[in-house]
Amino acid sequence: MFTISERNFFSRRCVWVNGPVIVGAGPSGLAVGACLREQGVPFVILERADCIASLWQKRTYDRLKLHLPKKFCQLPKFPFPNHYPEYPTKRQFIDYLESYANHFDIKPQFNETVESAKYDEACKVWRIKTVSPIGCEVEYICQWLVVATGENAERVVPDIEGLKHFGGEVIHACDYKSGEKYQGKKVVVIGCGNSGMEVSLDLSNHNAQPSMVCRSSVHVLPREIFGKSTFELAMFMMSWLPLWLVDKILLIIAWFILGNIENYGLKRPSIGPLTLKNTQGKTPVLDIGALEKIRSGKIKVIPGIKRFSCGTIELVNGEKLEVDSVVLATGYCSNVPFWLQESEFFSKNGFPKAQNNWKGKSGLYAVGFTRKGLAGASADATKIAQDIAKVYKDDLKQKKQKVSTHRRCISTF
Ligand SMILES: Cc1cc2nc3c(=O)[nH]c(=O)nc-3n(C[C@H](O)[C@H](O)[C@H](O)COP(=O)(O)OP(=O)(O)OC[C@H]3O[C@@H](n4cnc5c(N)ncnc54)[C@H](O)[C@@H]3O)c2cc1C
Ligand SMILES: NC(=O)C1=CN([C@@H]2O[C@H](COP(=O)(O)OP(=O)(O)OC[C@H]3O[C@@H](n4cnc5c(N)ncnc54)[C@H](OP(=O)(O)O)[C@@H]3O)[C@@H](O)[C@H]2O)C=CC1
Ligand SMILES: O=C(O)C(=O)Cc1c[nH]c2ccccc12
Repeated sequence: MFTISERNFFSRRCVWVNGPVIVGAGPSGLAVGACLREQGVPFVILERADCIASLWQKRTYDRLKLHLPKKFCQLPKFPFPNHYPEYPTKRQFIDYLESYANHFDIKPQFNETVESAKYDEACKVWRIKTVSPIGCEVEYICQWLVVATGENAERVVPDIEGLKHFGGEVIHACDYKSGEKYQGKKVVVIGCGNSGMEVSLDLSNHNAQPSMVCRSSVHVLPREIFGKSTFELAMFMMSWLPLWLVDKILLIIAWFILGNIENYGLKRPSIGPLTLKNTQGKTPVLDIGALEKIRSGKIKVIPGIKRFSCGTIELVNGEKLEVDSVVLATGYCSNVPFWLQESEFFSKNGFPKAQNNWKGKSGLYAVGFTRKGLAGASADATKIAQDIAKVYKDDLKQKKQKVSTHRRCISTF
């Protein structure tokens, strides 16, 4: 054991990085790293977890599969293996990301949580402070900062009356692995986004009794339409038609395939699914079987929760339910406002203020915040690496010129 003064004596370091610092080793950070590597620009990736893609490795359930076709989920310059199925499993996606990192020789600094980042106007550099679980502190100094901490960095835990007195197990969807241990149990899943739907489906497949809270509204679309991905069809239509019309077409097709979901207690939002995703970031549910379970009564849909009390839940309609466990499928949020001391580019919600924006001032960049999933992250990464590489290479040229003029000067004397 060290004393505090001993520990601090050799646990504070300052590191100058020749090139950008990337915060986060998820798909977005790895994609920027790969594109920079191709351009010959050195970089450092800082990651709070002890592995790459920690969201996928540590905070998702066992049976998760990508719900967009693989061609929309691969990262730049390194496709999925040919034998991968149209919708790769979580394991396959993680294996792909591991080989992606190996292929581009990306070695993040693990166990380093960025606690603050600030632009030093006087020195024209970014100062990024990290802390490790054993208390080591490092300050990285660099010219470019790439924020790749993701749209899903932190869990959202709602403050519902009496939740603390519930007494039974309460977990967030990011800690849910499988329905195996819930057999025969009454489980309330709060939230009806993709997580809520898929957790409820998994619980039902394991013979638990899930009730899913749908307090407002949700768009449910079939994952495929006549064997073709709905997402792909939507992307295709969007290149020809206005968004509102694509939304209308999707809703009509969804009605034909899924029927009127309002018959099952699921209200549809008044705004169309893609417009809602674009304006409020709310992802439509791509159904992989939960709706059939709802139709057959194996997943019960319930309205909002009024309050919890010991072992029971009171709903807004006055109904009371006896419950064994609760899964909070209440979503995620960005953590950028907690560590980035900057308010011009990022807004208070941790997303860039202007939609689709990947470039700020003074060498600040954001990758993976355009609410366009992995395809959006790949597009950002390519643009960011090109932008940084241009300045990096110009700087390098200038430095070389300075050296050679300097040398010439010496030789003439
Ligand atoms: C269950 C689930 C399924 C999904 N499925 C799909 C899909 O099929 N297709 C699709 O396109 N998108 C999907 N998404 C969207 C998802 O956002 C992307 O797949 C992808 O993970 C985004 O990558 P990212 O690198 O931007 O963020 P993340 O994967 O969240 O990676 C961010 C990394 O930053 C690290 N980090 C955060 N804060 C700090 C800090 N302060 N210091 C250091 N490190 C930090 C985190 O530990 C993490 O490793 C899904 C999301 C979820 C939650
Ligand atoms: N297979 C896949 O690829 C999967 C992908 N994902 C993706 O991960 C991301 C996150 O999805 P998800 O985790 O579902 O989060 P979402 O943000 O999409 O959904 C959160 C849900 O929780 C509800 N909610 C929040 N607070 C409360 C509350 N206090 N009481 C009742 N309900 C509440 C919301 O309702 P309201 O709308 O009323 O606020 C909403 O229904 C999405 O982009 C999604 O597409 C997730 C799972 C699987
Ligand atoms: O799966 C996710 O969370 C995504 O963000 C992927 C995605 C981006 N745009 C969409 C539109 C409809 C469904 C999923 C997505």
